[in-house]
Amino acid sequence: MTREEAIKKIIFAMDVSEFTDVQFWAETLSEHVGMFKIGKQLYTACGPAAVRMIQKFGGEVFLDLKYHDIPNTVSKAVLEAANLGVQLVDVHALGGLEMMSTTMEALDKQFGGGCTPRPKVLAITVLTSSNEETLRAIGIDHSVPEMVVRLAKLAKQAGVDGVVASPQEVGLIREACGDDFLIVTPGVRPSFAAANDQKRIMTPADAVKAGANYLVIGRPIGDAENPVEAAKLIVDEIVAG
Ligand SMILES: O=c1ccn([C@@H]2O[C@H](COP(=O)(O)O)[C@@H](O)[C@H]2O)c(=O)[nH]1
Repeated sequence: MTREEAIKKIIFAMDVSEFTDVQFWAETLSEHVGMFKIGKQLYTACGPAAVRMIQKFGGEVFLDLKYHDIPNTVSKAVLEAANLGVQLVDVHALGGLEMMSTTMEALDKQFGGGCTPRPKVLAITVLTSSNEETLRAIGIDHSVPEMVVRLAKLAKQAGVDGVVASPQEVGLIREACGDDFLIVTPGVRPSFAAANDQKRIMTPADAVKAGANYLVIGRPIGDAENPVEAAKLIVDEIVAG
């Protein structure tokens, strides 16, 4: 894999609150990552202005708000995300088949003409900070891999473009959902970084080897003493792997 291909696979999780930080990261990392992820923290603090700031610097955006609500509410929220011109947006697969299929139908209706590309929709399976104990505590008696595959298949049935899962489950998802299904993996930890609150982790090189389309990486870059150097080291690890 070339350095350019490795860079395109990295989505930087811009987990910040200050609007001035958005410009800083968009400028600083524009040549070192392929996309920027805006999650609940940044969107709650700065709203659509954060999306526009990244776009102003030519960056692509994954709007990671993990919508989980009744079908009408989620489908309308995803249409608003699409109106912002983001490349990726996500919903919780636990919201169910009707929630996901209503959303995909609404998107297809709005973007049916095909003039503007619609964002790809991802479904969250089991959060990478969860393990079997977490699932048991909320009344789910299946193993993590079983739940991930079950939710991935449900998402595919609903017409969703792909899933968010740990790199540890990429092989099983590929087997169940095929090569055209997008797999985006947080829970990625390069050799130099701490796991933090992530429970199902893998290195960037192993995640790519397993077949992940994108790797979401936040703190190993954002909290590093030299973030550009950290991003370059991650690219090195992927290329060497
Ligand atoms: O299962 C999931 C889904 C989303 N995330 C998000 O990814 C980043 C990971 O950040 P790190 O600092 O690299 O741990 C973060 O924004 C999460 O909200 C996830 O970790 N796991």
